[in-house]
Amino acid sequence: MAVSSEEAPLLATATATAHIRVLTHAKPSAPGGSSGGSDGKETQAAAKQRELQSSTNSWLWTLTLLTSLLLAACTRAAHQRGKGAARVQLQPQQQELTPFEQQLYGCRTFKSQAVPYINTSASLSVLDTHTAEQRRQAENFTAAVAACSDFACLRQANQLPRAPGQFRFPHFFVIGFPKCATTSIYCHLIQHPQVQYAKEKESHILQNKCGRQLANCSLEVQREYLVEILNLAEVAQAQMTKAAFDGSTHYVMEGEWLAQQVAQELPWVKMVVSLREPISQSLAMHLHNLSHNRTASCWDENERRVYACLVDALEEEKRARYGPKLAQWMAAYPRERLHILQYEALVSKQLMGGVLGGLKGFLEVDPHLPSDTLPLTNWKHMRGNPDAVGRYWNMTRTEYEHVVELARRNTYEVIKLLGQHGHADRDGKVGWMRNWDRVWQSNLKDNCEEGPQGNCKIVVS
Ligand SMILES: Nc1ncnc2c1ncn2[C@@H]1O[C@H](COP(=O)(O)OS(=O)(=O)O)[C@@H](OP(=O)(O)O)[C@H]1O
Repeated sequence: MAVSSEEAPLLATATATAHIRVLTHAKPSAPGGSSGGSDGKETQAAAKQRELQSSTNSWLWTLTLLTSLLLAACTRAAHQRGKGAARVQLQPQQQELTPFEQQLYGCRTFKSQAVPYINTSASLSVLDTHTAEQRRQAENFTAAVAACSDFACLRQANQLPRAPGQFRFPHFFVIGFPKCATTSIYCHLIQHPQVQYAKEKESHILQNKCGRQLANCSLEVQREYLVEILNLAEVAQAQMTKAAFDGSTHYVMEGEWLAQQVAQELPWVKMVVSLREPISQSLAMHLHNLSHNRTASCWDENERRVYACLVDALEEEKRARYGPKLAQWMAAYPRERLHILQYEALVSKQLMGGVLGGLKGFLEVDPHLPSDTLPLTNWKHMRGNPDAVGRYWNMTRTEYEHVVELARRNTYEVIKLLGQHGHADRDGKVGWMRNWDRVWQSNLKDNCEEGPQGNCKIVVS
């Protein structure tokens, strides 16, 4: 579930390298080579002309080579200065990319897409308008946070006054659910000038390395988490004008202990959760597992029938039965520090801009940057031929109606919580149910044959 990496395009140096390679092929062959004449003999005039042409070609070749190198150097310099087009066509080897560029590289929908250029120092411009007093505050706050490598130190430092545009460290987490567009959310946010990418999108360190006791987490692990993973040094370099975050999407499932403990150890952190229509989330997870050769006994490989797996997933609290886990986070985090997204609204063309704006407003960053569009990343269900596993899922109408019943029960649990904790008013709750109901109805109407045993080819939201 980490940001995927593929082979592909980058930097101007490669463009130059490619030029050089082409030119090398065009380089005139040595005198006496096969290009001379078909019988291997030359008249004196022909030999003279060939010599002249050869030296002209050599000059031209050298000139073109120098121009290419100069162009490459200029493009690189413009890139470093943060000038030039918003999107730079980058071409060379993946190993030449910076860690940030590697993440952006994995954020593309298609391999043919260019890696976007991001002006990583743009957030610093807020300092230009600071008063002398605010500048002093900004420096003090930065120095205090930068000196920390554990949670206790951060709790002290984060109490200091901040100048406008500065964020506490870390500022937020995207805690799940898996298969609910969390990678795309991550990719959208790291392109925001006020957001700091993490060295690992999903380190899951708090869950895996702290023995379920954040207060007793070793100082070494705390340092690794804050400095190596969340990039404290880069944030300090940006004078805390960037919001650092953790994108570990399994945290949501650890709510029973993690919610309270993060609230105690890092009490300022904001949480973001995304929820997808439960049947679709389960199917996407199932496809993910299949693609990693993890097959469950519930999966009927030959008949490609997934019904039994869906029943399990919709019953299980750590999977598509969101309510109990959500309740644990809601108990630990008031509305102002917990933001809940509905995947179907987030990925809808009409609603996407507003939903993203709401998320960025919650995170206190410019809601219009980097764009109003969520990229499509980490996608699986539309791959392969129309009959490939994951394009649709076979089950009878009766089976689908049963899993819809379970998903509807799960939805009521979620909606009740949204209302109780101030995340949705009446209209919000109705809208939430409508978006998921639409997925079920469209499958029943468009993808199922008539009658209880009629076959359905269920597609995900
Ligand atoms: N912009 C946009 N529009 C539509 N759908 C989108 C978008 N971004 C991500 N997705 C879908 O989200 C699924 C991947 O979710 P995650 O990144 O959270 O998965 S993971 O848990 O990190 O592996 C994955 O779903 P499946 O294709 O069903 O697997 C993606 O297709």
